[in-house]
Amino acid sequence: MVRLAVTGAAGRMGQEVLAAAADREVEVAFAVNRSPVAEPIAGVDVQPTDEFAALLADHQPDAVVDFTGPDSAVDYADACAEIGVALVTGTTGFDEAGLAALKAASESTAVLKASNFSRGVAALRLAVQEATAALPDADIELTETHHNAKRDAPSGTAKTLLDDIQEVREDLSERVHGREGEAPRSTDEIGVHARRAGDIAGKHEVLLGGSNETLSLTHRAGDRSIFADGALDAAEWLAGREAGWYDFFEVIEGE
Ligand SMILES: NC(=O)C1=CN([C@@H]2O[C@H](COP(=O)(O)OP(=O)(O)OC[C@H]3O[C@@H](n4cnc5c(N)ncnc54)[C@H](OP(=O)(O)O)[C@@H]3O)[C@@H](O)[C@H]2O)C=CC1
Ligand SMILES: O=C(O)C1=N[C@H](C(=O)O)C[C@H](O)C1
Repeated sequence: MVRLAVTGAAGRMGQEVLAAAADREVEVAFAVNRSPVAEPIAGVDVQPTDEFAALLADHQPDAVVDFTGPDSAVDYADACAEIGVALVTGTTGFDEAGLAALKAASESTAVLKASNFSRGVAALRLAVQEATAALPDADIELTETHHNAKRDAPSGTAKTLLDDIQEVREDLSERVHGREGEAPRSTDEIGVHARRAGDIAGKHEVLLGGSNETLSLTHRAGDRSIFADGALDAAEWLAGREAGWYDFFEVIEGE
């Protein structure tokens, strides 16, 4: 049985991961949270984040599952790299320095980063790549919609989809975030729109517009269990692997 540690345990995703771990009988060696947590979550006592490095050394879990923020994710990655514990991170909103730090950690331990652990989004990515190649003249607009507490915009998934699109359509060099006033569309842009409302778990739509036809590819997350399940699948797959940089497609293809 794989033994995991969970960071951000009291966050929306941390709680979901602990609930999913209890459902599938994954052992949680320890869990941490920045703010104090009085009651156990899904039967797991939650320790202060300050104790993460010491807990990691004491418990030596097979992998850490992290959904927190970009700065803390880098700190957790450094601690994992220090003693060779695998890291699965779903955290989004990294800047270039943060990404570089995660990649540096992957030289010493196995790191799997995914902006979205839903299998539906993995399928959406493939569909978007195909549609983009099949409609080389289409105007492309991406819209993502999330709950009102999301910190980063556009979403990590949106950025991943934009990278996928730009890999196929090198002519689409400009990401235009919203439009206002006199803002005619040029042929080299991808429009990017981020909406925040209520408790929406996550929706991503890629719209490809041509002459007399449009194609819309949309993924809607019903709830966060899909992300937690995908992250636990990734942690089970990653445990015991050598140092390196891994992605969620490798988990799906490896099944
Ligand atoms: N890849 C995927 O499939 C998914 C990725 N995400 C991403 O996961 C991340 C977390 O999302 P969500 O659970 O909704 O966010 P929440 O705000 O609900 O939870 C964030 C958690 O991280 C902790 N945290 C935040 N900043 C720090 C810090 N500097 N040091 C230590 N702990 C910190 C918070 O602690 P405290 O309780 O003290 O505030 C909290 O426990 C986001 O980046 C989000 O985009 C979300 C869903 C799916
Ligand atoms: O913050 C969220 O909630 C989500 N974040 C991820 C992202 O930024 O893409 C994944 C999912 O859409 C939910």
